Amino acid sequence: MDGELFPRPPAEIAPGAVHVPGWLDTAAQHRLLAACRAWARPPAGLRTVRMPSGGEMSVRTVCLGWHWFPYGYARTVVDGDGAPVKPFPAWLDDLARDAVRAAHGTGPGPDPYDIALINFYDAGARMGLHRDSDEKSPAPVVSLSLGDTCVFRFGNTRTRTRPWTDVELRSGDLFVFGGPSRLAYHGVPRTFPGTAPPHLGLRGRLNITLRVSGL
Ligand SMILES: O=C(O)CCC(=O)C(=O)O
Ligand SMILES: [Fe+2]
Repeated sequence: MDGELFPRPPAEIAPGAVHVPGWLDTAAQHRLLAACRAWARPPAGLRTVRMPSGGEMSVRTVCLGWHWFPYGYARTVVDGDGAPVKPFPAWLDDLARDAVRAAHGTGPGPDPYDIALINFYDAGARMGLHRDSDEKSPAPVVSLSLGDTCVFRFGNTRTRTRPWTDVELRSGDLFVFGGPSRLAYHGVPRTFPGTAPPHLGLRGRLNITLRVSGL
């Protein structure tokens, strides 16, 4: 939270959905960004996801551990270059567990975190309201943000419509949603291009979600 006039305290946005501003310090953001750059390289690198409707997602995505495609998980990039998905490193499981403890005060269950979805948002990219429902485990989803600030819209479990809460996610912020909010609709209606901290050297926004597959 360096340099902020008003500190942003952690906030429970909905039951089990907690925003922890500035959770990753500068060094941790640099380490995670360097890892994302390596993961984005082919094979099984950053790709554009084509939806069954024929449209393309505006974010570009790379997966670790399990490859997400609409709508399921595979061990190879079945809708891309066909390469085996990159492994999910143990340090990301440690990071996810620390994140859940920071947000909820208690750790997640014993099953290891084994999926990372890394989304890259350029200036025009956004993500419509959806649920993360292709996992079989109820373990909380851990979301980490790097680069440009965005509006993260966190809704309810019943409908894609209001009520929802708009939260500003900035570089280094953590958001964890589990428990009664695990299957809440959420999305990113916009980012704010040019707001990434200059020291990071990232143009755009990266979001990393860590999940337990239960597969
Ligand atoms: O970019 C974000 O903050 C959210 C990403 C997301 O909802 C997802 O990857 O399922
Ligand atoms: Fe999501």
